[in-house]
Parts: sequence; C-alpha cells; structure tokens
Amino acid sequence: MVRLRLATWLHASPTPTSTNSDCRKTSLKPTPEPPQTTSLEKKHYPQQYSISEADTANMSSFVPFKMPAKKATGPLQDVPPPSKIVALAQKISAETEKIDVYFRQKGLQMPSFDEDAAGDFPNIVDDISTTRREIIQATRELHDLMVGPKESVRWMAWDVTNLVPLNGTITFEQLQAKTSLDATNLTRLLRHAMANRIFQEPTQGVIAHTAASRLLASDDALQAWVGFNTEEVYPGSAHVINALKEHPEATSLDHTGFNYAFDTVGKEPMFVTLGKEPERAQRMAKAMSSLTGGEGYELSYLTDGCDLSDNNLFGGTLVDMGGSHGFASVHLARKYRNMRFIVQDLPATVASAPNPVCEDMQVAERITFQAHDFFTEQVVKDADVYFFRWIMHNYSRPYAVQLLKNLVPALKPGARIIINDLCLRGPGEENPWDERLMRSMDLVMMTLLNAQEREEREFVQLFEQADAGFVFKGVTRPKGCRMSIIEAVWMPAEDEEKLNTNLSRPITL
Ligand SMILES: C[S@@+](CC[C@H](N)C(=O)[O-])C[C@H]1O[C@@H](n2cnc3c(N)ncnc32)[C@H](O)[C@@H]1O
Repeated sequence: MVRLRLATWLHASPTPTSTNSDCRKTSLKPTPEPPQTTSLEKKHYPQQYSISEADTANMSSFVPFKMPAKKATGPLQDVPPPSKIVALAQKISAETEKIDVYFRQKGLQMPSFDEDAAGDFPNIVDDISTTRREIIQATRELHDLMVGPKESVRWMAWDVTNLVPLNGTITFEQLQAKTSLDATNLTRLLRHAMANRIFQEPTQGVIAHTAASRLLASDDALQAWVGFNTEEVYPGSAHVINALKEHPEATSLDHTGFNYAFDTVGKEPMFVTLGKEPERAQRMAKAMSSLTGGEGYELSYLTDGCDLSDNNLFGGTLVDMGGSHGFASVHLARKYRNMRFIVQDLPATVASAPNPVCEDMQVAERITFQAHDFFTEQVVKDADVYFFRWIMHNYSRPYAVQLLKNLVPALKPGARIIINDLCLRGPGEENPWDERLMRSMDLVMMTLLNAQEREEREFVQLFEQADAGFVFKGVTRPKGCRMSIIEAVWMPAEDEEKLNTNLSRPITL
C-alpha cells in the first residue's frame, strides 16, 4: 500500500495537497421550469439560470455585455466601429435570439447535449435555416479567432504550403505546374483547405496565404507536427480497432495500431522503428518540440510549479530520465543555480545532444549527459530527484511500474520522484476544449504505444504496485497549464521509523 502522508520535516515547504481538481465550477443554479401548458403541443423551455447574492458579491468586476450605441452624431461621431470579434459576438447573439423565439413559438425541443435531446436539428423554414447557418459560420469564425492560427493548425493537419509564395499570390494553373496533381483534384483539395482557413482565394483562381497556411510554410516544428500526425499517427489510428480486437488488453508496445499499420506487429515498438530512420526520428523529435512549445505546455510552468528550492539549497542532483536533449533540465538549471543535472537517454539521442547544451556556461557546466536505458536498473545512486517528463504516458501500466521498480536500488530515504505529465480530471471537470485535447492525446498514446494518460488514482496505483516504500505526495497543476506535477517520495517504513526514533531521542551534549 502506498502511504499518503509523510513526516512534515522532510520538506520545509508545506506538503502539497492535490490541486488537480481545482477547476472552478460555475455556481449558476437552475431555476424551476415554468409550468407546463395544457396545449397538446409539447412546450419546451430552455433551462434558465439565476445568480445568487453570493455570486453577485464576487462579481464586482463583471460587466454585462452591451450592444455598442448606434453611431452618434456630434462629438461622439469618432467612436470606432466595433471590432471584428465584437461584431461576430453581436451577430451570434442577435441570430441566436431569432432561433430561440422560433423554437418557442413552434414548441420545439431546444437543442441540447442531453441524452434525451433530439437526434437532429429540426427541419426549419428557409429564413430560419439561413439564420442557423449564419450562427454556425460566425461561431466557427469567432472560435478560430480566439484559438489563433498556430493552435488551430496544430490540431488540424496539411501540406502544399511551401509552393505558394509567402508574399504574393499564385494561380491554380501555376501551382498545378509545380505539383503532380491534376487541376481538378488540386482545386478540390485547396478549396477544402480554404474552408478550414488554410489559404484563401482573393479573386477566383488565385491563391494567397492566410495566417495559418503561412505558418505551415514557415514554421519548421509545426510542419513536423503535421507530418508526424498525418503520416505516422493517422495510419496507426486506422488500425487501432484491429489491434484491440486481437489484443484487447492493449498493454504491449508492439501490438499497437501503429504496429499493424507499419507491419511491425510482435517485432518492435514504434520508437525502434522510427529510430532506424533518422528522418522519421527527427521529425518526431521536432513534432514533440512543437507540441511542448505550444499553449499550456510551456516549460515555464514546470519551473514555476516544481519547487526544488530545498534541493537547490544543498546543491542537490536531479536525474532527468528520457530527458532527450535536456530542454527541461536547462530550464530548471537556469532557475536552480546550485543544482546538478544528469540527462539520461538512449545512446543515439545522447550522441546528438548539443554541446554545450546552452549558451549560459554557468548552466551548461552543471548539466551532463549519460546514455542509460531506463528499463534497466538506475545507475545514478543517491540522487535527490528522479524526474520523468513526458515519459510515463508512453507506457501501459506493466511498463510504467517497471520504470519505478528500476529506481528502487538507487534510492536514498527522502529521494523525490517527480513525474511531469498530463493528469486527467473526471469527465466534465476540465474546460471542454482542454478536455477534448487531453482525451485525444490519451487515444494517440493508445494508437502508437498502447500507452495512456492517467488520472491521479492511476498514478497512485503505479507507485503502489512498484514498491511499498513510495509515499505518494499528490498532484499539483500550475494555473493555465495542461500538465501536472505528480510527486512521490522514497521512504520505506523501516527508514521512517529510524528517523522518527532519532528525532524523538533527547539530545545529549
Ligand atoms: C516523449 S520524449 C520526452 C523527452 C523529454 N523528457 C521532454 O520532456 O521533452 C521520450 C524520450 O524518452 C527516450 N527514451 C525512449 N526509450 C528510452 C529508454 N528505454 N531509456 C531511456 N530513454 C528512452 C526517447 O529517446 C525520448 O527522448
């Protein structure tokens, strides 16, 4: 059994408690439905919400949305027109009201996500149907503007971008001459891309970049991300069902959708396949750097959220397992300037690490690289921190437990094990956009490696199954970050008893 408490003297800072469920739930309360009418037509009223006094007390800065006043004459005539986003919001609001009125008048069931909601949008008359399309378009446009070009593209995917000049335009015919596609199919592909704001057609037959297509043409890491997803992940996804039918336990590294797609079932895990082809391996590494540089994954969250000040005080050592080219260690070493860092990875990765690892020599001198396979016993004994970032989610439970077991012979009492990964919250507890991305990541891990993202209780189980000497400390999640910091400490019962006895013994001078 993993123990959940630890002698408080181990850390001067307060014991972190789980903050993984810190998402603020709205305190809007449903009001009762209005009385049913006696009409035979079923009336459906949308659920309405009232705000309690306590809520309003916390909303002193809440400014209700107001339509900007009509253009004034006189001294106010210079008031600028509403921005695009406000104009879109106004349009959404006005058009949605029309739909609402129409639904009420016709006694139609309001659109909802509930189990008993109508399976289809009702057949509606032409002008209301136009209203509906306007809303779909405007909400999509506002959504895309809020997400921004880079994040939109990251979660989509594409390729003809380099052939369109960055500054200027190209005709369909000119572009066709540069590709092997025929004119009709090229046009079909491009116009579909345009529907996703990738390229635009300022005049018919002429193609120009949009912000998103320009990024795809110029951002190397984003290109790698798109290439990795379209050429490695998507073929794997198409074979996940085969893999699950034949291996429903879904734990093996070489019986995944990826293995079925690339004919490596029972032969080798994805990392080995990619490792044999430097271009594919490099593309994956770049794709990962694009993801980890993306919104909600920035390393600054790690440095702000992972408190190593006690270890820094005594010049402690951190072992960055599967640390790649040491990006995380560099960030931590910039903040904790007395600590030493050992970045372990497979020999080929260590051999290609930059030397020096960064320009700041005070930082670079404290970071060393070491080839080490984390499926063998840990060779760095008595370090203060053993750190896994983006590692545990690459493995199903049997492998992840083994990674922790391999640490045990090296651990000294009080050694910290810090995992930096996603930590899933319960369904609906996450912001919906984040939840969709996190759960997609979970399935990508299944596709490629039969691996998974985990909830807090699943991390607890990993430590529990690895060794009773691990004491689970909790999960913290920096605000705005999608990743969490999951921590346990090595403190076998006999060591804890010894320490407690020593502490209670009177000091003799
Ligand atoms: C998803 S990357 C994470 C990299 C880094 N920790 C980060 O935060 O960006 C996984 C890393 O694990 C390394 N790796 C895979 N198998 C390994 C093994 N058996 N022993 C050590 N490292 C391994 C890979 O080379 C890769 O650098």
